[in-house]
Amino acid sequence: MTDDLTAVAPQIKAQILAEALPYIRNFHGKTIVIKYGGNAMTDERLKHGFARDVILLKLVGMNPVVVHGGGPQIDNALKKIGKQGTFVQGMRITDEETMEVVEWVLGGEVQQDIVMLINHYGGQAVGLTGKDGGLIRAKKMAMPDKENPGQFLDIGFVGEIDAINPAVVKALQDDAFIPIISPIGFGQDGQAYNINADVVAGKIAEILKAEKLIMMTNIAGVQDKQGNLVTDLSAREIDEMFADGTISGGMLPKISSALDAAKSGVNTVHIIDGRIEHSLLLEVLTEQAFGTMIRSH
Ligand SMILES: Nc1ncnc2c1ncn2[C@@H]1O[C@H](COP(=O)(O)OP(=O)(O)O)[C@@H](O)[C@H]1O
Ligand SMILES: CC(=O)N[C@@H](CCC(=O)OP(=O)(O)O)C(=O)O
Repeated sequence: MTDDLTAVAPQIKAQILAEALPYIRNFHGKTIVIKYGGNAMTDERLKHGFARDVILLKLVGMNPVVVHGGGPQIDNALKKIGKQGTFVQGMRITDEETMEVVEWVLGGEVQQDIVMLINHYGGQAVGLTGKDGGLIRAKKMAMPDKENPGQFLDIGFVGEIDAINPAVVKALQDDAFIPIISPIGFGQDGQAYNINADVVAGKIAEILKAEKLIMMTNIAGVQDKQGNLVTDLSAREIDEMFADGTISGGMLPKISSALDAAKSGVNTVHIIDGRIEHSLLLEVLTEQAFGTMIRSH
């Protein structure tokens, strides 16, 4: 029995490697934007696996660009100063003190943690916020008030993207570096803005004309009203799920950004479970379909 298994295992390994070949060929030189959600980076072992997966994609000739989140990490830091995170339609209400914490946690702690891990495994990661190289110009978000149509809510220093200047990202890519981007923008008023990481990932994917946008989160994918996984979502189905409240909280900006990216020419957009070890490699290099694919029509 043991002999049979040891004979089979190498064949399976070889089969998986052979299966990756067409994907490596098709995606060679292509940009893959990976949104690495704060909820997907809570387990140490998974974090190490993620760093190695990103390096592997780079080594086989793709251009991975990581946009990271850090919602739970910001919540933890806020708790330490006796503050509670509050969200409206998936966006954190960001007063001045919260903005300081956001900058420190995202641009410092979380970003540097990812950079260090990738570099530890032999990659060359470079951390950027949206301020670096004028990457993300932002302005104060006008959040429509659902209770009072036509009016807007003031949610503080939350930004919406005004413009992206991808020059710094392109220069890094050409030089074999892996950009790790924190979702912080700068305003013409000199103010830093907190931007939802899904929104940044979607827009960066669009501007870089990425082949793929992969959003790694802490759930198997988008669920329908009954809680079943939906493997494929069209724009019409998304409208319906928004209208009947099936999609809520952090899934709102994620799906909107995913759909915008798909409509703007990003070839494939996936929401996948970052809690599965090597989910990134499985998504890019194998036939295995999992999570939810977002379609533009
Ligand atoms: N229809 C839905 N299907 C799946 N998850 C949903 C849905 N509606 C809301 N959610 C919530 O969205 C969460 C993912 O968004 P979020 O917490 O912002 O993740 P991330 O930190 O990865 O961006 C899920 O864990 C789930 O609680
Ligand atoms: C405006 C806004 O909500 N910004 C987010 C930025 C981080 C983020 O998006 O992190 P996840 O991807 O882990 O959710 C926040 O403050 O939590």
